[in-house]
Amino acid sequence: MESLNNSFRKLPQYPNKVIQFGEGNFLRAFIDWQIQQMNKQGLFKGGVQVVQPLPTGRVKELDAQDDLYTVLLEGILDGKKVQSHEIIESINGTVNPYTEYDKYMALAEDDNIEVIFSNTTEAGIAFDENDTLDKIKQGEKSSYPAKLTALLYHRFELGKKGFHIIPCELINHNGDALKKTILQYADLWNLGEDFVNWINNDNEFYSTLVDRIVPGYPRDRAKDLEAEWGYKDQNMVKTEPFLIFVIEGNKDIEKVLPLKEAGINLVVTDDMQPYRNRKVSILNGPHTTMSPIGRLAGLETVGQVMADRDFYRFIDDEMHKEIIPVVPLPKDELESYAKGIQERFENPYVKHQLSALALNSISKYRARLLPNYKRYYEKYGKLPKRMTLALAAYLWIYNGKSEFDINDTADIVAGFEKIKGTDDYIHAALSNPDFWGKDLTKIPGLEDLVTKYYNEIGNKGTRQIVQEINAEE
Ligand SMILES: NC(=O)c1ccc[n+]([C@@H]2O[C@H](COP(=O)([O-])OP(=O)(O)OC[C@H]3O[C@@H](n4cnc5c(N)ncnc54)[C@H](O)[C@@H]3O)[C@@H](O)[C@H]2O)c1
Ligand SMILES: O=P(O)(O)OC[C@@H](O)[C@@H](O)[C@H](O)[C@H](O)CO
Repeated sequence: MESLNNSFRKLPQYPNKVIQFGEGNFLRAFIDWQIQQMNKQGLFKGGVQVVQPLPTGRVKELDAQDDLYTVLLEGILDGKKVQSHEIIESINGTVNPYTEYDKYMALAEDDNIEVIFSNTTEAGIAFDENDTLDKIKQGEKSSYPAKLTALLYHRFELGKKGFHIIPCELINHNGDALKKTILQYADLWNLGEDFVNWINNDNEFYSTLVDRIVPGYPRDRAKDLEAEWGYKDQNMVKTEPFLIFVIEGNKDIEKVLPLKEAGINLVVTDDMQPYRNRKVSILNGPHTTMSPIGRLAGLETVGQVMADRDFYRFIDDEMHKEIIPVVPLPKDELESYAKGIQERFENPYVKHQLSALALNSISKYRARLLPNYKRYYEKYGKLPKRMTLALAAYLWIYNGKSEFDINDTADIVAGFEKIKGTDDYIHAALSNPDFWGKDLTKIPGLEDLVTKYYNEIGNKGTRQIVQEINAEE
């Protein structure tokens, strides 16, 4: 069987219009998939040059297939089953900036290129004072913003127009963060006031919120899929059909990227914060609750939680009784988003591991549940039981009471090591502002309820507690 190659292309090879930092699963199933939808309808007529942000990566594998790969859409959308696949032809070529410096700089010289996308994970938008222009030229390791600054500086020196710069990293105000880091490099490297003015006036930075669950390479079924499709594809990527792309900034971006016209769920707004709050509260919040409670009851995936009568009810109640009433957004919008989330959690084609959700649990609890916990207490003068049980379950796991590994940042792990196994463990954990941003024992009744649930986890297990909470209201 032959691998994907140029003979599989059906669309014309369009000129480069986009630079994309990152060759990961998410961008290929999100940005490049959307560009394919525009190109198929003759709305964009542009291709992508993919820049590999780290010295090691997947651009060689992409090139081995002439940059073609398959996106597999599987899930339920608006109550209907979706199962389809498509060869994505959006990528024109790739650049490894560590070994192809001149080719990388040539991207700055291309007048057709208007847009820069990136997703370099939450760790990617970073400043390193040891980065220099010379190191980048020599192919030494440097941060993504350092490499981008080098590219922008070359473009500026050529007297060319700037770009629309649209980062997709899942950090709040990602556009502002990227711009700030570029300006830090401009200062560190003494690139001059004119360059700073060009960054500020000739380039448009956008903040975004991206949402699509992309499990990636379908390892368990890849061979069968290849046999069915009649070609080999080491870069296939599986995604759910749902997506939302929220861009904060100038509406003109809709003309540059006619995504709406292509039927894509794009929202251009002057304030993306409500969309972020909605997603973090209703999608990531219940993920953060179900992970410890479900795992302690022997469940392994989000799908299993949703298929389990006790746990489905518990998560449904958390969404509708503890979260939605306190998120400061219109209730009907939240309810309709929550309906979609349940469909997405129940996706029979996605096996989303509860253990994968557990990475960096403490900061996730703090960012995804605690704000609504506080709002709930302020609004009702009582404690949200389901979120409290999740907190007790995390304390149980972080005290080494389960067989689960702790995957958290070094400072959190060290903080728990100091108090693990002590008589005062629960109080010490809850009162440490390094974990939660504040002393949680100051919330009246919280310590008592966490202690009650913590002890019950040992005595009767999370399933029985879940059943009891379900029966209460
Ligand atoms: N997969 C999903 O369902 C999903 C959904 C929404 C958002 N996200 C987020 O998107 C990001 C990427 O996910 P993915 O599934 O594409 O992962 P992936 O492992 O397939 O790709 C990761 C990409 O990030 C780059 N990268 C990693 N660390 C970096 C660093 N320190 N500096 C610069 N670049 C770096 C890699 O080179 C690669 O291009 C993650 O942060 C994830 O939280 C993922
Ligand atoms: O990727 P994480 O570990 O930050 O969070 C786990 C999930 O909540 C997350 O991946 C969602 O599935 C994703 O944010 C959907 O867009």
